[in-house]
Amino acid sequence: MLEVQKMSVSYTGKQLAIEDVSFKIEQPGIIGVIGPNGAGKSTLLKAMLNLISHQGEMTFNQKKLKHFQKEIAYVEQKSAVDYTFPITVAECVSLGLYPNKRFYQRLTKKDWQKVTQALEAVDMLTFKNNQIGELSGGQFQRVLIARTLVQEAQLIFLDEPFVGIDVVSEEIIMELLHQMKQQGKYIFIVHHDLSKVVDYFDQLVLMNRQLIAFGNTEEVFQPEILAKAFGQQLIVLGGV
Ligand SMILES: Nc1ncnc2c1ncn2[C@@H]1O[C@H](COP(=O)(O)OP(=O)(O)OP(=O)(O)O)[C@@H](O)[C@H]1O
Repeated sequence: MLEVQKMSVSYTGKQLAIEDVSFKIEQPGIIGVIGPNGAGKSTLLKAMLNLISHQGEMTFNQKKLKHFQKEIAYVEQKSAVDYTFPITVAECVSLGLYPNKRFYQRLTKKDWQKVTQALEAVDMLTFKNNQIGELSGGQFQRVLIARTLVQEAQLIFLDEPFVGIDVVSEEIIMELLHQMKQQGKYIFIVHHDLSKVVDYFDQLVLMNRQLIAFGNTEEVFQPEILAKAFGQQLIVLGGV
């Protein structure tokens, strides 16, 4: 069970970017974090992972974060990733192995087999020796998902993974995430495209600075509940 308790963040020391967000995920699944622009979705993820200063905490099976840090894989927003870093696709995926290694340990043949399998799973093996800078947005996102595969993490956090990527990449990634869920993983996705929400997510965290609603997708994804978070923006989206 994963629990977020009273999570609050203030970047400026005055106004809160997120305020007192609490929810409890009882079982593995794919959880969507949705809300309007600036609602604090990315901030919530970063606070949960202790990447920014915050109040409140996330626990997993009643354990504090420092005791399950190795179980976490995080793919930040694409805009925050340095594409120009000189590294091949296979090397990029292999970085996912390091949370479970000591820094001086070399990768073994078995490790490289894991990298190969992960690249196969996202249909990117033929690109293994390419530089990451040569990939399309969708291909790069598939490589980042392969990196989380080799990490064998229990908790996976993806911030807007489908922004600016092609339909095929999105389908490949979603299919893989479903397999990961079947293996008992908890997958958190910050997502803004409301048209896919019902297909993609088991549960929703709906927020607008504060938590507006949390629960199964069919319960939360209701016009009157969404309107509490999106207000006028929902009218523009047209009859969700
Ligand atoms: N590093 C920062 N310093 C100061 N303010 C920040 C910082 N990062 C985010 N904010 C502010 O915190 C609020 C929440 O931002 P956040 O990026 O978490 O929202 P979001 O829901 O992920 O938005 P979007 O859908 O537009 O990506 C916004 O008002 C934003 O301007």
